[in-house]
Amino acid sequence: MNDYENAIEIKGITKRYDGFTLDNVSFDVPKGSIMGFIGQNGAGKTTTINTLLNIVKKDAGEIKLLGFDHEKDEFEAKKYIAAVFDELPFDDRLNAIAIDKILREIYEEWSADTFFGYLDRFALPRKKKFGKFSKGMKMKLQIAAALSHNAKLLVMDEATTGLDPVVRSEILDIFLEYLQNEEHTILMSSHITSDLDKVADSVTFIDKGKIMISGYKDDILDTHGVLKCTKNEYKDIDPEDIISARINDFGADVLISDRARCAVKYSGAVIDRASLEDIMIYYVNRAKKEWR
Ligand SMILES: Nc1ncnc2c1ncn2[C@@H]1O[C@H](COP(=O)(O)OP(=O)(O)OP(=O)(O)O)[C@@H](O)[C@H]1O
Repeated sequence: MNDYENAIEIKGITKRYDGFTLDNVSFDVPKGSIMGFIGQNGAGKTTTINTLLNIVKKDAGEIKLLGFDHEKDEFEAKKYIAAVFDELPFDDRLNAIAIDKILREIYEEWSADTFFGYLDRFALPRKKKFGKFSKGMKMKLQIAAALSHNAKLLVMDEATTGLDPVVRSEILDIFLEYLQNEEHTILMSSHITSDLDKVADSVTFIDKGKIMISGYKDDILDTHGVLKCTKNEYKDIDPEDIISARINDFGADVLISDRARCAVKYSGAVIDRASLEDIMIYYVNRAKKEWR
């Protein structure tokens, strides 16, 4: 097995579709951490994930997974990678017993004990056909399979979307358990920023095919803030400091990216902490600068 510092290294990947370009995307996911990959519908999350898994061919750039080149060493790398998508990749006529038989032939390190252990924990039936599973059951089944072949990297595209809060919380706990092993890493795309507020170590935010922010979640949350001001005060704010501003009848809420400096520059102004959701919404509206 390779020695590596970052479980995922993406440098300058570009993928062009008619009407959409994934544009020079770069970010790293440090080994032993969980990164949340956020962005609105159509921002390019699935395209990035499919490109890194080599499901979609990139036009340019370099990708390393667990120290392996994602194209040249794809077969070797994929032994140690598990991917979870928002749709179950197994035939509806199969059941858990059949999947155990199939996956033990595919993965050298498949553990039936681990797999059936997760099924019991999730209260998933072994003989029921997947066609009769609910969305939550299908997702739990995919996660059980993903975590049963000693994968070092778990890549998930919208795995918790569409699940109720109880199931989501149960699944997030399992991810945190998985991360107890410091060789394990997770990249998880989601719209549900509150899930990432809870579990992510770092966050990458993509908008219209471009990376807006990538870094440790605590740094991002510590540096950004929402400055609340009256209409008159708003006129005096340096445009350089404004990412975008939500205008209301009384004044404006302004997202700023250097809370410490703005607290001195606009002394007396109230600056609230920004959530990941705030950050996403204000950045998405940055081209408009002002919005309601
Ligand atoms: N095979 C394809 N051919 C042409 N365009 C595509 C293809 N796949 C994706 N796109 C386009 O690329 C853009 C980004 O889509 P992508 O699925 O990566 O976004 P996303 O961030 O995952 O969105 P969502 O959260 O809705 O799943 C969209 O405009 C989409 O129409």
